[in-house]
Amino acid sequence: MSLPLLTSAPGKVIIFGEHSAVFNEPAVAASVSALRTYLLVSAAQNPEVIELDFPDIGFDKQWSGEALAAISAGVQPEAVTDSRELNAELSNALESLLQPLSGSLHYQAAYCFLYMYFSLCGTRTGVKFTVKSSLPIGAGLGSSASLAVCLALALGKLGGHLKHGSEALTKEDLGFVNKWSFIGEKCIHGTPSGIDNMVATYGSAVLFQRLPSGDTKSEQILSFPQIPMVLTNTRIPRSTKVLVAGVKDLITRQPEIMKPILESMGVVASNGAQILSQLTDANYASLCELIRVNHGLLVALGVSHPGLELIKSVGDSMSIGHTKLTGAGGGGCALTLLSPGVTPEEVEKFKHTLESEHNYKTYTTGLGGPGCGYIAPEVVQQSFSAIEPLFRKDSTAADLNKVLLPGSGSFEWVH
Ligand SMILES: Nc1ncnc2c1ncn2[C@@H]1O[C@H](COP(=O)(O)OP(=O)(O)O)[C@@H](O)[C@H]1O
Ligand SMILES: C[C@@](O)(CCOP(=O)(O)O)CC(=O)O
Ligand SMILES: [Mg+2]
Repeated sequence: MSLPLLTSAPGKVIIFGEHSAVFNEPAVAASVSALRTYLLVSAAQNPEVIELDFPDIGFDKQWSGEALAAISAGVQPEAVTDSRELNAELSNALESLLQPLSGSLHYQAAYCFLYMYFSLCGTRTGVKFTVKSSLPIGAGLGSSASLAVCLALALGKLGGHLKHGSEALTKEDLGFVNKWSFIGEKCIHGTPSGIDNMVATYGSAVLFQRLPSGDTKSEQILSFPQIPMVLTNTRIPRSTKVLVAGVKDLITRQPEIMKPILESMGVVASNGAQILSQLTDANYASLCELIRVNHGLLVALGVSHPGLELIKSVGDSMSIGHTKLTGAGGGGCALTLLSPGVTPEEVEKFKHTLESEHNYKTYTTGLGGPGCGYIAPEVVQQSFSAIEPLFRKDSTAADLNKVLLPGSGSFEWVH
């Protein structure tokens, strides 16, 4: 596969069922059309290394061909072909490269990259991977899954597992990307449900369920409505891995109490999906009620945060709508479903209060829209001098969107 390559995938908003999705309950999520991750794969200046340049998290790292070869010498080739569970042999072998990064955001990103790179491309050198995202990172909008999806698509092509040309992605291609990005998510947070990578792969909106067998069941909600909402990022950092582990602990300590809560969240998600697929003025109040109940159940799981409760409290006291945390919680983002009849001025006042008094950031983005995609290699080649500066540290989300956003940027994306 010739370089350069450019791939992209969206983030997501979980409307119902975060955390309970990990325990095989149904959940509903939609892609966020204007918040995406972009991966540029180009020739490295030094042909003897692979290089990661992840300016969003201040991470720039090179590994030599010898270091890669030493890892692969200790791993059986079949170790990497099982793409449902992480292979302990490969994970242990990677630890020598990862250990110096332990305890940082860099560790998770590097583990995800290296695991997928060894599995799909072996020890090839001379390649540089640069990632920029218009998503907030570690804020509940699925940046980890969108990174894993960008990598799965690019590495699938680079390693010769997916076609090299500019054809539309087939059902099989998307299945491959979904499967390998799930593995990438496993590196980042241990026990993902798979909903985030599924939405980042396929886009649109889904009712999703992980089954006890490890398979997944999903239904696209094709006529997903543009529900009026404000998305707010508290900017309070948190880690999905830590929060998911905390919920698991709580369930182990209090199974009789927590299991019914998870089941209840599953019913909220199924009923919510039904309402969303036929949303009317008449059933909108029920949707709002389910948002409120889902948030309460997440509070019981211990994954809210005073900073998230503040959004709910401001929204409730202004009677603006119904607020629920989204994603793993513990900080990060909440969504507020607007009440009928709320005026644009009232919405502005709500956003202004959160931004100016609390330094939060609010987002306006449509829901649904395309999943992963790539720009035809010859187009990336021809426009490389215009594209490459967008991947530098100082380029903003607005710069990225202006040029690269599928549908409205300067390039045609293949999906
Ligand atoms: N643009 C990016 N550049 C580098 N690493 C990223 C990027 N986006 C996500 N990551 C990786 O994903 C991790 C965040 O994942 P997670 O805790 O699941 O939060 P979320 O998925 O809600 O954003 C980061 O610590 C980092 O390792
Ligand atoms: C908590 C969870 O339901 C969603 C995590 O999403 P995020 O990483 O916070 O964007 C975990 C999962 O479903 O894999
Ligand atoms: Mg994540």
